[in-house]
Amino acid sequence: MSLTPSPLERLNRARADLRMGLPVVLTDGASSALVAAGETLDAARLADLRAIGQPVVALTAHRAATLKARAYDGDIARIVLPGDVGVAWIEALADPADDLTHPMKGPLLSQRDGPAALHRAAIRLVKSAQLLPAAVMVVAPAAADLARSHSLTTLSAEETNTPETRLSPVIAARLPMRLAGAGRLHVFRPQDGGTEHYAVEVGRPMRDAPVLARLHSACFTGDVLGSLKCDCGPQLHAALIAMQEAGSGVLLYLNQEGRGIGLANKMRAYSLQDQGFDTVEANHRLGFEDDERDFRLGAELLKKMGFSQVRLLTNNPRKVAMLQKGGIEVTQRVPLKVGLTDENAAYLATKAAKSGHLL
Ligand SMILES: Nc1nc2c(ncn2[C@@H]2O[C@H](COP(=O)(O)OP(=O)(O)OP(=O)(O)O)[C@@H](O)[C@H]2O)c(=O)[nH]1
Ligand SMILES: [Zn+2]
Repeated sequence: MSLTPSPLERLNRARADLRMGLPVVLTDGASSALVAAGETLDAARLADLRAIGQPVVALTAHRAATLKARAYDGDIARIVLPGDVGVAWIEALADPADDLTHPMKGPLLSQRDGPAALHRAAIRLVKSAQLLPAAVMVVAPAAADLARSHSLTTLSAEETNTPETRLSPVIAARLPMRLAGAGRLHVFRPQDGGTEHYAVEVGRPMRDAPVLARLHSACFTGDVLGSLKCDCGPQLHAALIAMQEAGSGVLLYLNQEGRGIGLANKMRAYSLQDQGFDTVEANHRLGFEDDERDFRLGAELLKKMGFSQVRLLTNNPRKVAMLQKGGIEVTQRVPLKVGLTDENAAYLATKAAKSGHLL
């Protein structure tokens, strides 16, 4: 029946539940688990989870390496929750903010036996909710029944894989811009009800010739506040100016703040950078990959707007590769080198050395 939530709707519901601190249930046919995000779980719910079974905290191998915990499952570690610790202990496991001032007391006991598929799915889910990648889990046959009796959102492990986003146009309206002149702003809404993304059309770009294009990931600090720690603000402005000079262009403004980890986690990364870690190390200490963006979005949006060929303003070869893979022909890569400051020189050098950006 159409009133039954679809897997995509349950996925987005699960993200909201975890952000509120409400556990969800993951199943994979063989077993089921109650899952809560380490960052939002409160003491009462932790006590309830303990009453059902032995909790473990799933972490990524990146975070486990910082904590010197064994990751027997390759990309995932399962840390057995000691009986005498509370939510503050879980928070310290999840959040590296105090790693240097208050190193965790070990040793941490990693679970070795049993499958880790549900734990891997749980990490995928909390990451996609833009929470720290740490999930408190109790694997128990009772989980499925508890989901029914307590109206908890249930997902299969398979359903935690974010499908290619389908975007629907919501509205477009005329927008005159100081740097780019006449244009139109289009708003697109993903089918799963998640964050909206925008496309700025400068002038009247033709659909049958390569368009000057930019895929810009949101950077509140750089784009809005003029932060000197990155080059995003100057890149945004330079792209708009280049489009006006070229007569037309299209700028996709993708709401993938912090290379997909969200503003809260990006600020956690900034706080680690103030302790001396570079941009990539900071992401890893938090448990993330250095880039968590889903670049399938860009190709989908361009196609939706009728573009098939672009001259792409970027220094990031991954953006070129992902667009080509998504069916958009990149006829030319146009470098976008602006905004170098004393504050961001090391950041840009790290991106070149570790993330393949072209200097
Ligand atoms: N996690 C994290 N994200 C950052 C940091 N500094 C900037 N960002 C984010 O990095 C992204 C930069 O996006 P873009 O400028 O579109 O991408 P890029 O990969 O640098 O590629 P080009 O600018 O096209 O060459 C934005 O989402 C910023 O919010 C940081 O230190 N840590
Ligand atoms: Zn930035």
